[in-house]
Amino acid sequence: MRHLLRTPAGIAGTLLVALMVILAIAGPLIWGAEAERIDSAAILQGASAAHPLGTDNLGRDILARVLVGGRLSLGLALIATLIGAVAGVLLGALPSVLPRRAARLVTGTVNALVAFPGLLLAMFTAVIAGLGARGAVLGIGAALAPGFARLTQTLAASVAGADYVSVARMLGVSRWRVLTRHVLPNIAEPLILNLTQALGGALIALAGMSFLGLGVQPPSFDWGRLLFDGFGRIYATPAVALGPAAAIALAGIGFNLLGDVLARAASRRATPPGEGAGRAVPEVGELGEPDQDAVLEVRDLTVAFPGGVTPVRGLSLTVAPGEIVGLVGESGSGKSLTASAIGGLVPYPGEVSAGRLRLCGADLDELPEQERRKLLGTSLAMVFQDPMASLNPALRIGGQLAEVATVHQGASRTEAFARAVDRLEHVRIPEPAARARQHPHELSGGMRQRAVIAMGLMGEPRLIIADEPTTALDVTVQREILRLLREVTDETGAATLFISHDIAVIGELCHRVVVMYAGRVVEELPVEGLASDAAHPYTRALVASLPDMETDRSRPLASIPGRQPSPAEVPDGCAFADRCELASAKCAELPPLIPYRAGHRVACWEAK
Ligand SMILES: Nc1ncnc2c1ncn2[C@@H]1O[C@H](COP(=O)(O)OP(=O)(O)OP(=O)(O)O)[C@@H](O)[C@H]1O
Repeated sequence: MRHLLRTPAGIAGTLLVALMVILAIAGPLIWGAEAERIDSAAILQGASAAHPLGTDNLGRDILARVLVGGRLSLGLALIATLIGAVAGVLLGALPSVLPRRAARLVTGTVNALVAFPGLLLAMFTAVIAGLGARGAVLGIGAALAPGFARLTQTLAASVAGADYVSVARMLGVSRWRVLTRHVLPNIAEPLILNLTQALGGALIALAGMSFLGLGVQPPSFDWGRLLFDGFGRIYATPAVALGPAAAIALAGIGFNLLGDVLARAASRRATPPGEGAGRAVPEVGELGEPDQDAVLEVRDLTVAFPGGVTPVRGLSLTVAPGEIVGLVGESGSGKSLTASAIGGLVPYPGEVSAGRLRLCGADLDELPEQERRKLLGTSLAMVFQDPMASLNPALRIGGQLAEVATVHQGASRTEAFARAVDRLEHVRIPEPAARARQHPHELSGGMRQRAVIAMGLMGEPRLIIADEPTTALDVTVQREILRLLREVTDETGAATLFISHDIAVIGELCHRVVVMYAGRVVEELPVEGLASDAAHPYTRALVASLPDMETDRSRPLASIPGRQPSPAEVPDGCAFADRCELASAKCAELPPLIPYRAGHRVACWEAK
């Protein structure tokens, strides 16, 4: 945030807004009398030493009037923006609480209003509400409301898809409570940031209304009114119109620049690892020296959301070159968020903190933004469960793959396309040149997933993170994708972090297994030991739930009674204790992850 405010745009925005605020407070106190002083000897003068912006038809000093008019301009813009924001947020939030039909009606109305030209809406409302400042303010508020409503709907929809909202709904929490407790608090920040930009827009629009004669009426005056009064003389004495015009432009630019910088700071805060407030960086001594050989080294990674929801809690993980590490755990244990945190993709308003987050020997937290992006773009390949979500449906496959090479490697379009075809061939897509010219929907699910893997191979990935890459595919295609991942790892020497809730797949593909439960690693062991050496009761229960050749198929599969605590209710001690047969009083204390055997660590007081 501070870094962004120190950019030229940040400095200019902050200075201009500060200047406008000071002007609004102090202007009328200092220049109020001067702005009203009638001088019949100095009527309609141009710029001079005594009156740098000239005088009006009553001989009043226009510079003083510009300095005084700022208060009304800014004040009215602020009121109009607040009206627009409150009306818009209410309108945008209504569909979340109304029955389906009424919600559709509100959404349709918002869509229609968004499509309606803002200035017309403002003028229409202003004419109905009556000429003058009140009408103009209501008009601009009405014009701003649909934009806020649409933003609220979009933000609310993005939060509505979150698991915690689904859970709240499933548990029968009322719609109103879901809205006020889960949705609105999570979208408040971007809405507030949008206010700053909207304020700049309102200021210019209000000036426009006054200029059209629909806004502030004499004897009151704002910048728009001063521009209106001076406009007729623009050819004879340009300063009289240029002064108020410059004030309007500077204020508009200032608020827009500051709003833009604040919005960028907020989106960055939500994504890159480790920039969050309250970041607890442990002492270097506690972390030990960085592992120079590791492709990925994560120490004490925590991902938290507002409301005390902490789905990942102090997770540590190391992946060596060429190694395939399986991250396993039941749904909601924090696997995907761990992957997102490594890739800098944790959604807003998640906060990521890590004692150490190193990729290919570079500290991601300490790299400048551009280098961090480049490192992630070229050295890390992400493969998600739904390949359709990773591919832009509007672009051809070849073009999407080529983007990586043009953006990060500076390749020409032809070179990049040729490389894309080569990579598609590498992942055994038949007729790669023809496929490269097709859109994602023209490919089968398995082929799309291959294309996503090929996209990861456009750079020179040292680490592939595959998050449930086969869950959406049928069994035969699953096997092909797993084989491909293994081949890619062998051929490129890249390491793979393979995320799955399916311990059977992990057992087949991986060299090492990391077991997660309620946001923490509870066990880490070589895959060969999974069946016989697992020491944590949770890992053993996962293994026991697998059918094998001797399983009596007529009996239900073993399952683990109870359920994992939600990320907002994880106990201080061992989170598995209330499902564990071996639990003792000692389990009220958190068991540390400690060496058990060679290459094997476990977090359980009862592991013997
Ligand atoms: N944006 C969010 N805001 C709040 N909580 C979230 C958010 N995203 C995920 N969570 C919560 O974090 C927990 C862990 O989510 P994550 O997706 O990492 O689990 P997972 O182990 O990958 O599960 P799955 O196998 O179902 O994908 C879940 O309980 C989820 O509800």
